[in-house]
Amino acid sequence: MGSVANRTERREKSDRQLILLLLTGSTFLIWFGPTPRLAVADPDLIREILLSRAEHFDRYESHPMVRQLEGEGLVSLRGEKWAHHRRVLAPTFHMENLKMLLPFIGKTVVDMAEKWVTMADPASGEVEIDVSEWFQIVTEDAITRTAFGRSYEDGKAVFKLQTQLMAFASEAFRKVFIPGYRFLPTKKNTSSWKLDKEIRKNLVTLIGRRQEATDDERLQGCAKDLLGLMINASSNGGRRGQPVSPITVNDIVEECKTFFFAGKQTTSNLLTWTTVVLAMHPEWQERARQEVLEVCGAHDIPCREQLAKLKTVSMILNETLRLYPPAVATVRRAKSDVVLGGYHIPRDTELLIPIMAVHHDARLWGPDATQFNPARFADGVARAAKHPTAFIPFGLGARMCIGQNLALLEAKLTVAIILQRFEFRLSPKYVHAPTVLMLLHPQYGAPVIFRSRSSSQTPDRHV
Ligand code: HEM
Repeated sequence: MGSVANRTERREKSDRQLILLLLTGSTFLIWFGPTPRLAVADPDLIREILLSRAEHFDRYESHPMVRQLEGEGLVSLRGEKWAHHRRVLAPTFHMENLKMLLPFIGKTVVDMAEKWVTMADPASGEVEIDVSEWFQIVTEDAITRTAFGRSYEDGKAVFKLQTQLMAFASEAFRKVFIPGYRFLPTKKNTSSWKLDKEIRKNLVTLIGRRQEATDDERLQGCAKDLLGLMINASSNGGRRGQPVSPITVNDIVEECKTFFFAGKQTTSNLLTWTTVVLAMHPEWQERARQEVLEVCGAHDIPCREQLAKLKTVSMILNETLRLYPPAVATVRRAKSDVVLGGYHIPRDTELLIPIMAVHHDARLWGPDATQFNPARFADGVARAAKHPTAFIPFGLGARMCIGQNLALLEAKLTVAIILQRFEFRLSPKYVHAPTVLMLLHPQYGAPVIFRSRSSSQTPDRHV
C-alpha cells in the first residue's frame, strides 16, 4: 500500500513538472516564435476558436520537417482541398464500417496475448512486457486495415517502407534545423528519397490493381477503406458538380502518410497509458475486469454491441485521455483580424490550445484534478467537469480528429481482451516520466508484468 502511495506521489510530481514544462514551452513560443503566438487555456475562448467558421480560424501551416513526417494530408491541408478530402474519407470512420474491422483487429490482439503467454516464465507464470512497443503492432495493423482494406498485405509492405522513412524524418526532427539541409544529397537524404520513390511505385501498382476491382468491391459490400474511397473520388470528380481539384496519386500517397502518422502512435500511446494506470490502480483494474467478464465472457473476442456496454472501461479510457492526452495541444491560425474575449488578435496569429493543461486545470476539474478518478465520468463526458469544453482529447469542431471512433473502438477492444486474459502490475523497472516528443509518451517505456489468468486456457476464436 505504501509503495502505491509513494508511486502515486511520484507520478503527480512528474505530471506537475510536465505541465509546467508545457506552460513554459507555450510562453517561450509567445516570445520567440517567428509568427505571433498565443496560448489560450480558457474553455469559453477555446470553444469560440474551435467551433468558429473556417474563414476566422484554420489549421496553421506546420514546419516543413513536421509536414515531412505527417504527410500533406488531412492534418495539414486547408480550404477547399481539405473539405473535399474530409468528405471523401469520412465514411471510413463511420461506426457501421469500423464494425467490420473489429474481428480482424481482435485477432491481432489475441495473437499478441498468446505470444505473451508463450513468453512467460514457466516457474512464476509471469512475463514482463514493454507495452509501449507491443501496442504499436496492434495499432499499425488497425490503421493498415482502415487504409488498405482488402489490399491489406500490399498495404503492410507500403507501411513498412513508411516506417523506415519516418525513422529518418524523426531523427532529422530531433536535430538542429538547418534551412535547406533536407535538399542536400547526404547519405540519409538519398536513402529517404529512394524510400519515397519506392512507396510511390508500390502505391501506383496497388492503385492500378484496385481500379480494376472497385466495381466488384462495391457489390461485395467490403469495408470502405482510404484507398478505395480515394480511387473512387479520383474517377468521379467533385460531388454535386462542385469544382474541386481531382484527387491524384500524390494525394493518396500523402493521405496514407497522414493516416499512418496520425493514427498509429496516438492510439498506441492511449493504450500504453491505460495499461499503466490500470497497473497502478488494481481496484479499477478488477472493476473493469468484472465488467468485461460479465458482458463479454472470458474467452470470446468482444463484438461491437458488447463493447458499447462497457461503461467502466469507457470511464477509464476517458480518464486516461484526460490525464495523459496523446496529443498535448492543437493549434489554429487567425485568418483575419479578430476580436476574441475582448482582445484584438491580429491576422496570422497562431493560437495554441494546450489540451493537457486544460485537462489538469483544478478550476475545471476540482481539487483532485491531478488524480486518477474515472468515476468523474460516471454521468457522461459532458458532466465530468465544470465546463463542457474542459475535455478535448480529440479537439473540437470541423477539424476534430477524424479517427476518434476507430481509436476508441480499438482501445476498448484491446483493453477488454487483455483484462479477460491477464492480471497485471507495474514492473519495478517502470519510471513514471511522461514526456513530449510530438506526442505524450513514457520516456523510459512502460514495462508491465502480466500473469495469465488461466495458464491452461486456450482462447476461442470468433472470426
Ligand atoms: C487516441 C488516439 C487519438 C488522439 C488522442 C487523436 C487526437 C487528435 C487531435 C487532438 C487532433 C486535432 C483536432 C483539432 O485540431 O481540433 C486530431 C486530428 C486528426 N486525427 Fe487524430 N487522434 C487519435 C487517433 C487518430 C486515428 C486512429 C486516426 C486515423 C487515421 C487519426 C487521424 C486524424 C486526422 C486525419 C486528423 C486531422 C483531421 C482534420 O484536420 O480534418 N487520429 N487527432
